[in-house]
Amino acid sequence: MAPRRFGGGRLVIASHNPGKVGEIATLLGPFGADVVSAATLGLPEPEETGASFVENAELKARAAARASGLPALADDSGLAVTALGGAPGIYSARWAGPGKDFDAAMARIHAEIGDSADRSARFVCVLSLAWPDGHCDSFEGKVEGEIVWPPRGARGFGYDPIFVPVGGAATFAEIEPAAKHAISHRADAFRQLVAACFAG
Ligand SMILES: O=c1nc[nH]c2c1ncn2[C@H]1C[C@H](O)[C@@H](COP(=O)(O)OP(=O)(O)OP(=O)(O)O)O1
Ligand SMILES: [Mg+2]
Repeated sequence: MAPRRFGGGRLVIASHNPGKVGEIATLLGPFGADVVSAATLGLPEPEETGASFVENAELKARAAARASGLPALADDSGLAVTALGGAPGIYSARWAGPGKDFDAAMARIHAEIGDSADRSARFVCVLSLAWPDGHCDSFEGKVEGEIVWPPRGARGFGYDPIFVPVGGAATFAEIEPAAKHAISHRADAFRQLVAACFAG
């Protein structure tokens, strides 16, 4: 099915992660959307029962669009570490537990990589734009990099302090937000979303 165009008006950001909501609001800035977050609308946080990033992004976007009667943009993302067979992947949020303890989750990644020579990893992001009738368009972005230890930097969120993108020396938590937006998995997916659903 052809992608459906968003022509303006209210748009729900179907995420309960303030780090993501801030980044998505920044990326949406130039497109004149009147954004409101799922948390602001009091929408429930659906259980992420999907087996892939795209399944989880679509279930979050569809649940918010149905509940609000508005188009809704969801993000399912995570860090895939090569030496761990792609883990934590779709379980990236769950590795931090209900207390969102990313210091512990980063330490677990460091411990499980051990002395493996391969420190490569990628951040993956699927953005899904869903409509109240169930129509949904999805776009996947990624950024390649490597895991460093110890964690460095105070910007960003989640696993940013241990991720250095290919060609860089600083972690995603050390660079300016604009520098992260120039290369991130989320910005990559967003460029595809814009080309298909916003431009023209
Ligand atoms: O740019 C990023 N920089 C650092 N860490 C990141 C990034 N992008 C995703 N991540 C990690 C942390 C996040 O918690 C998990 C996504 O899990 P994910 O289920 O998609 O999001 P979530 O549960 O935090 O919020 P929600 O589902 O309400 O959108 O991957
Ligand atoms: Mg989640």
